[in-house]
Amino acid sequence: MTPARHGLVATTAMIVRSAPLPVAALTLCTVLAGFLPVSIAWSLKVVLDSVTGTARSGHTAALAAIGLAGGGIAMVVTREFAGYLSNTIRRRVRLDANAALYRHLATIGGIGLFEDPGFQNSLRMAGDAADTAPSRFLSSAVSLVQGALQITGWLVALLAVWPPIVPILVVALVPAILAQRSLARHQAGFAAQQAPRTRRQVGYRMLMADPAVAKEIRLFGVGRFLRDRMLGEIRAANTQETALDRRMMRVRVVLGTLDAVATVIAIGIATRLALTGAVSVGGVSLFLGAVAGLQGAAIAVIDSAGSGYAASLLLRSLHDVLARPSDVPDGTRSTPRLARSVELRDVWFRYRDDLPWVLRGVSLTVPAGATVGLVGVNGAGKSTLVKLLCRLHDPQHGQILWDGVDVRDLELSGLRDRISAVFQDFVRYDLTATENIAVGDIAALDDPARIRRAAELADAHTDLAALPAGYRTLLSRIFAAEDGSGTATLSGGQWQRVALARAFLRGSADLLILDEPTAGLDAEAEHDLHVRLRELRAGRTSLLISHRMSSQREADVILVLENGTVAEQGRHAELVASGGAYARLFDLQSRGYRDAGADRVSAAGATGVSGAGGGEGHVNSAT
Ligand SMILES: Nc1ncnc2c1ncn2[C@@H]1O[C@H](COP(=O)(O)OP(=O)(O)OP(=O)(O)O)[C@@H](O)[C@H]1O
Repeated sequence: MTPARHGLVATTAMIVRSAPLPVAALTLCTVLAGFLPVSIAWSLKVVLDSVTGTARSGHTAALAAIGLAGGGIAMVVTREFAGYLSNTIRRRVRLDANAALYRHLATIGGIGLFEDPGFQNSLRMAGDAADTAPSRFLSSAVSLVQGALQITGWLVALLAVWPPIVPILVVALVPAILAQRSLARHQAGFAAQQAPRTRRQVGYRMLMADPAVAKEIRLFGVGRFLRDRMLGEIRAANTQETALDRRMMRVRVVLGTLDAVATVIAIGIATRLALTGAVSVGGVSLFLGAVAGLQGAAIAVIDSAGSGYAASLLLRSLHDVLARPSDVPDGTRSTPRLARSVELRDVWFRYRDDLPWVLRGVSLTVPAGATVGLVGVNGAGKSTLVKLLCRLHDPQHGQILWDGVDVRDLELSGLRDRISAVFQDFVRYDLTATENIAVGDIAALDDPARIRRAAELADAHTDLAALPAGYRTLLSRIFAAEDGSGTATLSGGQWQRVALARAFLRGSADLLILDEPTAGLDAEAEHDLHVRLRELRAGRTSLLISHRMSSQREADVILVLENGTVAEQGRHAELVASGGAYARLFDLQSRGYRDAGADRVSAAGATGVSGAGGGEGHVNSAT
């Protein structure tokens, strides 16, 4: 089956599944609406022939007139009921299509697909398709079937009145069908081309409206640059849209002209038939009605075939996304409590085949219950390693073993239940303070005591309790009331504590990953937090990534990542003594503190202030 046909079948199935009864009723209405115009025209013919023909009959005329009126009423009722049914189906399908899309996205276990621009485009089109395409497809299908039935009815009627007109009209329809098909292809191609452009345009628009970006835009004066980029995208889209409009206009003018010519010919023929008496008055009325009706139905069929085709192409992106397998296939085994170790064995990873390797044969062990520090220069691959541990990506070569079991064999949800993490780029959700913490374990949403305990551990409680609505305060302006009441803006460090509370909420997690957890904290808060982390990590397995070497001193083992491999490992004192990369980095950092300390001492000497030198003491004790 071709992808397009597969899309049609899948979409039809989706529509029928979403609203079986309304679809059945709509089918009935569609069939009725297909035959009603012809039967009304036929009733009119009978009325006219009954009052003007040779065999005049008031009784037949009255019966036909009743049929005419009944047909008219039935047409109005059918049309309105069909409209109601279509809207009902549209609403249900939109809900179901979105549910299917987002349910499927949740089955994609990794983040690689989300980082792929091609997938982002498909996703954008699939989102649009889920909202609008099934209903467009449905209304096209309804008009198509209705139009086809009407065409059949009118052709039968014309055959009864004057058969030679039938082949003439059929031939006249062929160019119109071909032209409309080509237009539909262009429309669908246009939609595909626009997707990346719209994505960029929305991206620039969001940047310019984002309060977090507003300060840099103003300070660096890049508003115009971003605006020009956005307007450039709109201009390019406009140019393409205008070209498409022109093409459509040309085709429609030609089709309209053909239509007018066919009407003139039909009127000429009808006049001649009436004058020669070959056809009755009722026959002429039916003939003219049939020609006009046939043209209307043909245009409806051609238009709906075109828009149905365009909708089916758009729907293909939805079905493509729905058919995408997870980049990180789920395993089947449950994840036991970590008893021995998490081990990386000769792990190689790169983000794409055309990008350099980030990890080149990393082998390391995180023993259960141990605190492991991970250090390395910017871009060394520390966060990448964290993503692999959480199975957000799978390595191209090598294995990650959880108590000796390859994590690829473990059920993803079970594995992730055993891991808690503060990512370097943690998320600031546009939700309340409670909800922001509950993200760590959504089951705790209605358990204020647990939320508070996690906040206390992260030293966030005092700040959150003091917010205008306490923990119920919305940490967002997006969903806020117009006057902004009940909302608050947290500082960077306060957000970091919220992210920590989120991680601490998962008290049962075996492996705690902290990727630069204190980067935004002040010195005192950082110190307090490290003391608390030490207590928290006791007995638990943890991996701590931090550029502050002093925070790594307590680690049971420190791993130094360099050039994609573990270059050194050992305890802090051993690594400092070995004089390798760790010692060099540590020395550089200590020198910074020593210099700052010396500056403060000399400044204190100059001004007579005493008691400075916290940084120096810190480094001395470290060394
Ligand atoms: N999603 C991605 N797609 C492609 N390349 C990526 C992606 N994320 C990271 N990289 C690249 O992988 C390399 C390692 O990045 P990673 O974030 O793991 O480093 P890091 O050691 O955590 O750095 P830092 O100390 O700056 O946080 C970098 O060269 C980076 O450009």
